[in-house]
Amino acid sequence: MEIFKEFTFEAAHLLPNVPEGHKCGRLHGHSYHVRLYLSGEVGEDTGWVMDFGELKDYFKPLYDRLDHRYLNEIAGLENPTSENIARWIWHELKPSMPLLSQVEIRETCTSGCIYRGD
Ligand SMILES: Nc1nc2c(c(=O)[nH]1)N=C([C@H](O)[C@H](O)COP(=O)(O)OP(=O)(O)OP(=O)(O)O)CN2
Ligand SMILES: [Zn+2]
Repeated sequence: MEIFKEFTFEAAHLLPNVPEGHKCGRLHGHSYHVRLYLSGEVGEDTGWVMDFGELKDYFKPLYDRLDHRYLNEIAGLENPTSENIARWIWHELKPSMPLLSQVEIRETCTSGCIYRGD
């Protein structure tokens, strides 16, 4: 069974490695949508893979580091593309959340990425 929970955080960024004149080289912000997916067995008694509330607790420290921040200032996010944010979240969470199977990021209504680990 695969479950997911979605979070939203607001943050500013710029992409330092884009060509001269690229719009993403300018400071701008997004309402980022993050979806965390967990794969596992459904507990016989609980009827769930993991309590959504527990999942939220796991993400809370990362949320606090991301929400209303300038992402480029966060160690490991100096080039905060969707791909790098997804990888960063994965590496931050996976050790304490072994059931993590996918991290999905949407930075606009039409753009995003999915990361399933190395
Ligand atoms: N592969 C990636 N490409 C781009 C990223 C990224 O993280 N990974 N990021 C950006 C910009 O940060 C930008 O915020 C998003 O770009 P874009 O989808 O082009 O944004 P628009 O609002 O212009 O989208 P439309 O829906 O097409 O208007 C750029 N590329
Ligand atoms: Zn952007």
